[in-house]
Amino acid sequence: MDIRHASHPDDVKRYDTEALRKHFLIENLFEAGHIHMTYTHYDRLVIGGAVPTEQPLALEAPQTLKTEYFFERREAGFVNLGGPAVITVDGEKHSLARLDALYVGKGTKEVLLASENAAEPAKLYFCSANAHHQLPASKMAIDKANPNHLGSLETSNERTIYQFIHEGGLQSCQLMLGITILKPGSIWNTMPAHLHDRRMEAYLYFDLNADARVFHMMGQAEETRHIVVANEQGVISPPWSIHSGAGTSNYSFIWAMAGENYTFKDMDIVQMNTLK
Ligand SMILES: O=C[C@H](O)[C@@H](O)CC(=O)C(=O)O
Ligand SMILES: [Zn+2]
Repeated sequence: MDIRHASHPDDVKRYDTEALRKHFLIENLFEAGHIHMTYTHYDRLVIGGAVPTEQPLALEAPQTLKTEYFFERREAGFVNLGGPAVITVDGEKHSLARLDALYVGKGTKEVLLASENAAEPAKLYFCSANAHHQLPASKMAIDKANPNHLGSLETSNERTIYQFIHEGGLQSCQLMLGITILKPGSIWNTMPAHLHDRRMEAYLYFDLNADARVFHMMGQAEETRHIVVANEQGVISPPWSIHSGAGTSNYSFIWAMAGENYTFKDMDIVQMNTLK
């Protein structure tokens, strides 16, 4: 288990490129036949990737959790980025096509992650937060997710935000999760930037070609930094940090949040003259 501690913004000001990447970038989530997980102390979010091949992969509690099973005191949202997936939740099978999402709640004893066809493996991204209430496992296909059309080609940020796990969608205790897809020719997400000190956020950038990169913007508004991110890499966004990005092409990303409130629209917009 890769463990990331929380960093104070006064310290992060002095981080060089290597330190920024070590603390906030998640480089290797997807490896055939394995589950990789990163545990961040920001709201104790677990960020994971699983690529099942011939055998299903069981999602078990790593030592770090010191619980009997993964979902003893947790909930999670899964999104499939690969070939057809089957997630078995305490014996109940859920089929996920690419970009479908599944919520799995507290109390679930056994979660098996499988590919329908090993030649076309599923690629499951997941985020898990602490949970104190049991809620049923529930799937949402991307065409059932609430689409929010934002931005414009003139400002290079035309995109659609699909909300899966949120107040008006799949129910959870504190986790919110969705996918944002940029239109060709648009490269900016979340500009003007925003803050929500109440909640941390995790991004997973995907649908980038091998040579494409996203310059992920982070830091306090008056003290910004960037991390260069490649395809299928994740970024941990502390609650005090802006989270925005500009790509060398269009791209998509999965965002997930955990923390104090459960209100997607609660964002403090950063005025452009504040950004430095
Ligand atoms: O708090 C919300 C998150 O930052 C994302 O939903 C933002 C986003 O997908 C976008 O602007 O493209
Ligand atoms: Zn945000």
